[in-house]
Amino acid sequence: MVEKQYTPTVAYLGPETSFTHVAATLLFGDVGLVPQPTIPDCIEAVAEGKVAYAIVPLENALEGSVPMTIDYLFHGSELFINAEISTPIEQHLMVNKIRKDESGQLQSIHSHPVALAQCHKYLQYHYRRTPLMQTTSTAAAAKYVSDNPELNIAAIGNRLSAEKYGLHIAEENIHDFHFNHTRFVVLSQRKGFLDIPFKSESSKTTLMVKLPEDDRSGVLHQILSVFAWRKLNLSKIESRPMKTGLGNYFFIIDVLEDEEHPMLRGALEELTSLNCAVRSFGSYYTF
Ligand SMILES: O=C(O)C(=O)Cc1ccccc1
Repeated sequence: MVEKQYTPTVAYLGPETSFTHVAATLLFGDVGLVPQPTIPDCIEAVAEGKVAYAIVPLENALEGSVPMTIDYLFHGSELFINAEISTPIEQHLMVNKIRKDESGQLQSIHSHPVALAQCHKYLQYHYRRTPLMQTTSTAAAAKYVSDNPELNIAAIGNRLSAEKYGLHIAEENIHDFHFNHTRFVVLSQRKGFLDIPFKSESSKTTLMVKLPEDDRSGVLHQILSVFAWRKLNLSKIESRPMKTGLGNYFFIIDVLEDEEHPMLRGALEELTSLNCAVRSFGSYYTF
């Protein structure tokens, strides 16, 4: 009997050619990818078991965390991180091909809020008075410009989107800083490394740590020393609002170690005994 090959279904922030789509194809290939209109839709699709995985942008080198992902992943979801992939991001200004020789003022410029923010200085300098319109993704912006040739509008996005939606690149590489990478994470209902044919050297564990209620002095120092004396390397620590009142924060901590490592197991136990609430999003490879 020929064994049927299992193809996971993967929800991603679409439509096709979005940066998330590019990241998804690098990890999963072209098969089984299901575009979703928004980041919450991706997270809901995997939480409700409609797909095996979701892939969403988590953090950008220029703009920091993607708030929509943080909000849905850390507030209320029971999902785990199974892999991370980081890709370079290049932003281009694109217009409808039939308008490529027009010199008139653009009516509006459309893109994902993170992409608009990455090009903020460029837009401030060249398009100070042009309204900026937020879209659910850069590819959605490119599609919108393509679908509305009667409007003198532009989108910001990648070269693949310009090709796919038949747009002309009016200006290349308009992101404000050269080093522009984004971390995307693969999420599922199960803890564990993503089962793909290629492996990576470096594993990471993401923790959500809530401080003890009694708010005693020096508690942050205590938490950091839990990692420090065990020589556990942190690649990120970020405070985010608990959304329960001013001054209430939790911490997102990335540790460059596998959760099963005795040192990290010990660190998690010690944090609990310090009355911290700790939730692990699991260990995963970074690509
Ligand atoms: O809008 C997209 O194409 C996305 O995938 C989200 C995003 C936006 C800007 C930088 C990286 C990811």
